[in-house]
Amino acid sequence: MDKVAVIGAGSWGTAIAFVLAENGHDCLLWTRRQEQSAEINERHTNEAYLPGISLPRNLNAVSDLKKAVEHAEIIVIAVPTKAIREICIEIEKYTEKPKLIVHVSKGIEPDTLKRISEMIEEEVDPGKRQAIVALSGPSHAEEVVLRHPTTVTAASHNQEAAERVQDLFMNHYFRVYTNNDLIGVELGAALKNVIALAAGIIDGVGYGDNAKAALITRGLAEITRLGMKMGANPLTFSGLTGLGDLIVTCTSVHSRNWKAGNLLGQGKTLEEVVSGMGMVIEGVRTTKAAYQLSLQYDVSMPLTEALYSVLFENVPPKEAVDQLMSRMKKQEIEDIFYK
Ligand SMILES: NC(=O)C1=CN([C@@H]2O[C@H](COP(=O)(O)OP(=O)(O)OC[C@H]3O[C@@H](n4cnc5c(N)ncnc54)[C@H](O)[C@@H]3O)[C@@H](O)[C@H]2O)C=CC1
Ligand SMILES: O=C(CO)COP(=O)(O)O
Repeated sequence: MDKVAVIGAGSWGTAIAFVLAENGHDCLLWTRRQEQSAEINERHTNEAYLPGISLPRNLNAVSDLKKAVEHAEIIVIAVPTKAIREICIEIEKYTEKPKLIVHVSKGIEPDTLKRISEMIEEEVDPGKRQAIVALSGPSHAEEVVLRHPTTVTAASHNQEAAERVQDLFMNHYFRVYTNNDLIGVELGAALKNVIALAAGIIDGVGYGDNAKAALITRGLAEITRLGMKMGANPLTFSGLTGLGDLIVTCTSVHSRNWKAGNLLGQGKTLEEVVSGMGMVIEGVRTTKAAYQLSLQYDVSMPLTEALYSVLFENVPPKEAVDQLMSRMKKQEIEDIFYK
């Protein structure tokens, strides 16, 4: 059994630690808040993030990051994208021997346009880390802790490391594949949140299933178009971390990105939505990054552009949809691969 530290005890970090503890690993869950670590250790719950769920008795929490890092051979980072760099700096400080680093976050950093594994590479000295693996796929925490069947992908340039992570997490309700296309997996994971926000808006303004289906398929087309220019394997976007995660995030009541979009579609402001959610809505910052990427790589991403105009330029959602529908006519498939 492995010694693992999960860094971040929000809904996903807790669910991931739940799986590791159930698999019999010696797992320490790190949280910033001492009261939260006491709740996990004494009551075996994390009510703020996973209400009503009993956590495994062998799952322990700490609020001392040094202790968590020193405990582990494998570090699993589960904080929002905006916290990745500061957490990595801390992890590096407490690391002596190089460790395998897994991340389960989904985002792209605006302005630098870096993926999460690239941020980890920049912040953790190569002498303090082994391979980096992204674990990603259609996986809402709320369903994982009910042991509902879930499939994800362990992606890395290092196949041995991806297989180690596959073995670490795999059990009867949590099935893990591997994929060596780290770029495609990380891009799909981040960019689906942009489309999920838009899907929520579509529902919020009262449009129907036709519009949602169009959004998912044309969203996949623009993600694939950008991904191919950035060096991803286009087939990855038809997999769990592309189409799979698009479907779950655009259609699930658990999705925070969908919920946020839904409220925007009903007329709430971005500030109201963000302050009321209490959990991370990765798609907001990722929309900014995706829009910047579309300009940098000169890739047409009309849905991303439309969402950017709603979020950051105060364009009313219905007006943004009207603009999308009145664009010049196109060919469907060639448009995905060649424009
Ligand atoms: N919730 C889910 O079902 C899934 C979430 N993810 C991804 O996992 C990542 C984390 O998401 P959630 O756990 O859902 O978010 P969350 O909002 O439920 O929890 C975030 C956690 O990170 C902590 N945190 C925030 N800023 C921090 C900082 N600067 N330093 C240290 N800790 C900080 C918060 O205190 C909280 O414990 C996101 O990138 C998300 O897209 C991926 C798959 C599923
Ligand atoms: O990535 C997720 C499911 O795969 C979680 O999505 P939300 O952040 O929208 O809840």
